[in-house]
Amino acid sequence: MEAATSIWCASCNLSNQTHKKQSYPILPSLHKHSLSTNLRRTSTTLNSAANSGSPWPSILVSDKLGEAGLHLLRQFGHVECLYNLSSDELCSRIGEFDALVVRSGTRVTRRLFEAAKGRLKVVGRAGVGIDNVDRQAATEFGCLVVNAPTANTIAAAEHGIALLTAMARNVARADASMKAGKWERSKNVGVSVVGKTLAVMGFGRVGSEVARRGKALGMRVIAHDPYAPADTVRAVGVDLVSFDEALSTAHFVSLHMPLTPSTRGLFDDRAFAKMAKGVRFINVARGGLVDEDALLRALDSGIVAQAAVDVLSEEPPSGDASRLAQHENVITTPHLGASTKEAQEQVAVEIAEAVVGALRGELSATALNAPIISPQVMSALGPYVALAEKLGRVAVQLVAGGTGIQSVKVLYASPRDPDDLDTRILRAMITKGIIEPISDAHVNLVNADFIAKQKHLRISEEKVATNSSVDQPVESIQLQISGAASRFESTLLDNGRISIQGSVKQGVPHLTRVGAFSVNVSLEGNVILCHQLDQPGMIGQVGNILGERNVNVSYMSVGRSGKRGKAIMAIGVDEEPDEATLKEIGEVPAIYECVFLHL
Ligand SMILES: NC(=O)c1ccc[n+]([C@@H]2O[C@H](COP(=O)([O-])OP(=O)(O)OC[C@H]3O[C@@H](n4cnc5c(N)ncnc54)[C@H](O)[C@@H]3O)[C@@H](O)[C@H]2O)c1
Ligand SMILES: O=C(O)[C@H](O)COP(=O)(O)O
Repeated sequence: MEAATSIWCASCNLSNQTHKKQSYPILPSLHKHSLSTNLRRTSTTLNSAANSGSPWPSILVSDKLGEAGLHLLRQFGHVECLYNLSSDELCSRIGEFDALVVRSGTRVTRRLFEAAKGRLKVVGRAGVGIDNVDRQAATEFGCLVVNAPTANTIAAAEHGIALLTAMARNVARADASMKAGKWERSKNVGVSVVGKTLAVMGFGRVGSEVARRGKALGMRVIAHDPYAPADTVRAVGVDLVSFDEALSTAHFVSLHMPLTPSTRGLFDDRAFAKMAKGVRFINVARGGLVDEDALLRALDSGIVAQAAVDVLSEEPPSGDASRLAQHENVITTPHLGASTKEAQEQVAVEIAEAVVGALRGELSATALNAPIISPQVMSALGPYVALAEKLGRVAVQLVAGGTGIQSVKVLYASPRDPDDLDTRILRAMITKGIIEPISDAHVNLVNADFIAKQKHLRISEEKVATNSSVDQPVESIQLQISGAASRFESTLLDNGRISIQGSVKQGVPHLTRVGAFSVNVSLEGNVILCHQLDQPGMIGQVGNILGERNVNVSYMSVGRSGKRGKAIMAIGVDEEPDEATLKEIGEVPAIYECVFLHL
């Protein structure tokens, strides 16, 4: 079987109807890679990908990446490392690349996606924080964003603790004074951490590791995180408290939450006013969480005795140095939280695997703007992916007036419990089938829902229980289109909706129902549908017309309401018949209507 369907072809970014695949595709897919290849771990299949004869993707690495990650990327594509590019320089080059790998140093903006002109398929963030990537723009442009969220957790937690203890014992100031040839003991008396309260603000990966280390230092640890399950926090021996309680009771406040619109500037004058006088403040999360002027005021007023800061709102700070870095009670590091040799090698490998996987058509476990669909689900639904897109393509061609479809109801007949049937990829493919033939949009799993909304296409879904074998996750998919006139009235149900239904038979998508008529048409190539009276000679008459015009018939199938009743004839054709041929078929006595469909 040749399936010409893909949610996202990494080699040509979706204009993929001409591709011939050995098997069905998954999310982004490169030519010639079968599903079984796609589902294997990336690292074990890099060489085969590189040697497959597929055009090599171009990958731009714009922030320093560990050698092990670069090595993996180079086995898969052409890699260029261009560090410290200005935004203009990056925009001028980005159109040459299929993938971009960044750390926190590169701003991945809407302008960048516009400049990429649809070529960029994946942005890999070698690290966790993605506040430097415009995810909404990425989604709109159908570009997958992946990160490497776990590999630098310990490094960041260790750096947080390093800053906390170094600050408490004035290590940096004492060292600077030694280097200046001084011997200042009484000036550098510190504070002990044992028995002190540490408030961990954000109890995620880094926050929980900081909490564990704080406890090991003999600290009482409390945490504030509105989204953390209380029992998970309690299991680490940490009390979950409110924002105000955390700030008012802590001797040390350490930030570990992401920078989002709701956390930006959260630590402002009001927050510092809630803190106990003499608090020590640590930020290894993001500079934008803190109103830096407010922190300076809190330092000057003595509310904050000391601050230790790895991250700034502007990195690197403009001017000679940030005012924070200059403050005598502040120690700073230049965003070093993730910068250990070990973490950087692991991050680089993790992101290289994710980027290569995305370019090869695998679903990434760290996708940030696409649904995570497990390989098991993908494997089970694979044959229906092609069916879903074909049904969408048929449906849009049946609507009269070329206006497209506004409202479609999808009915999945399935023996599975509705909760066990994950239809997101099928919905995306139906969207693709409906939208791509009538627009210049490229639809994939990343942007399907966004594009549907943008095009005012409403898709509602219903799962209908059946008794068939549970080995087959979907027995049939039916599309019902309301509020549209049909080019082929036989597709209309009594409720006035255009209705088509399909199934997968021996791995091949089939059209099995048109309106109230059962048919059995393999959804490949092109098809002419005729609505006619069921009487002898119909097949011959239509066949003759096509033969005279040198249009080759690949198959014929007739579904009828009853003997000598009304019938639907589906005729598969290798060539597209011209208007005159279709008109002649339509004029055959006893043919009520006919329509030509590209599949
Ligand atoms: N300095 C560095 O080099 C470095 C290295 C790694 C991570 N980071 C940063 O550290 C932060 C945490 O990373 P992570 O991997 O632990 O992320 P994470 O997603 O595992 O944890 C973040 C936690 O913050 C919580 N949170 C969200 N909004 C909150 C709010 N308003 N108040 C309190 N908690 C809130 C979330 O529920 C989550 O549990 C991120 O900002 C990340 O960018 C910095
Ligand atoms: O979010 C992260 O992963 C850290 O801030 C690390 O950023 P970096 O990759 O620029 O060191």
